[in-house]
This record gives sequence, structure tokens and C-alpha cells, in this order.
Amino acid sequence: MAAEEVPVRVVVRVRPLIAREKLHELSSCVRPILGSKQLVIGKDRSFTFDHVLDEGSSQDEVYEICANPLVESCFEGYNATVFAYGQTSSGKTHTITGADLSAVTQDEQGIISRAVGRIFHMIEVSVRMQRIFAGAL
Ligand SMILES: Nc1ncnc2c1ncn2[C@@H]1O[C@H](COP(=O)(O)OP(=O)(O)OP(=O)(O)O)[C@@H](O)[C@H]1O
Repeated sequence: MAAEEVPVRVVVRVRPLIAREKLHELSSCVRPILGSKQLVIGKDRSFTFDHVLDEGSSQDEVYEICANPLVESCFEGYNATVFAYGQTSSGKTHTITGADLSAVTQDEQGIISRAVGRIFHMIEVSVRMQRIFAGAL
């Protein structure tokens, strides 16, 4: 298996403040600790996860950490599920499907588009290799 063999991994992604939150001068109530897997909530309540991604994390980084090892393990016969959980407006849709479905750029693509792209890429590579081997026989 490409990923470490654990049944469930929990990754926390902290999203940046959005326009309406800035407009109301709200501030973030969570603080990722740089270089660690910890997140501080409020003043001093810290929690540890498998990964903590801060406000600056890219869609690509999220995909590589949360989904790609699982997508690749599917080609070794494993089943896997990725789901987003969080309160309303926490960024589930942004993370899973992408920034804005109507005009999504490659950088903004979410986990689903990236996973489907990767699966087709791996199928293409596998077909090419089969052709090369068949030609060599
Ligand atoms: N990582 C991010 N970077 C920039 N903007 C983000 C990010 N995550 C979410 N947003 C923005 O925050 C807002 C809420 O995000 P989103 O719609 O994905 O939340 P949700 O959890 O799916 O909400 P709901 O449960 O209400 O459907 C959107 O305007 C989205 O563009």
C-alpha cells in the first residue's frame, strides 16, 4: 500500500478569512503551529492531527496529502474514501470540488478533478506500457 497503513487519517485545513468576515473585522479562532501537526483553538487548547494545513495551503498540497496516496493505492486493489467534514462555510466544497465550478482554473481544482485526472493518467501509462511490452514480444 502506498500510504501508511492506518484505517482513518484526519487532516485539518484552516481556510483564510473570507470577504464578509474581513468586512465585519472578525479574526480567526484557530492557530496552526508551524511545522507541527497541532492546532490551537482559542487561547491554549491544542489538538494533534495527522496533518494540519494552514490558510496558505494550496489545492495541490491538499490533494497530495489527503488523496493521492489513496488514489494510487486503488491501483493496488485497495478501496478508500475521502470526505470533508465541517461546519457550514468551512470550505468543504472548495476543497472537494474546487473554488468555483463555473470558472475553475487548474490551480483551483479540488480533490475530485485531481483524482479523476490522476486515474486517467495512470490508465494511459498502463496502456502504453502494455503496448510497449506487446511490441517487444
Ligand atoms: N482554502 C480556501 N481559500 C480561499 N477561499 C476559501 C477556501 N475554502 C473556502 N473558501 C471560501 O469560503 C467560502 C465557503 O466555502 P465552501 O462553500 O467551500 O464551504 P462549505 O463548507 O462547503 O459550506 P456549506 O456547508 O455551507 O456548503 C466560499 O466563499 C469559498 O470560496
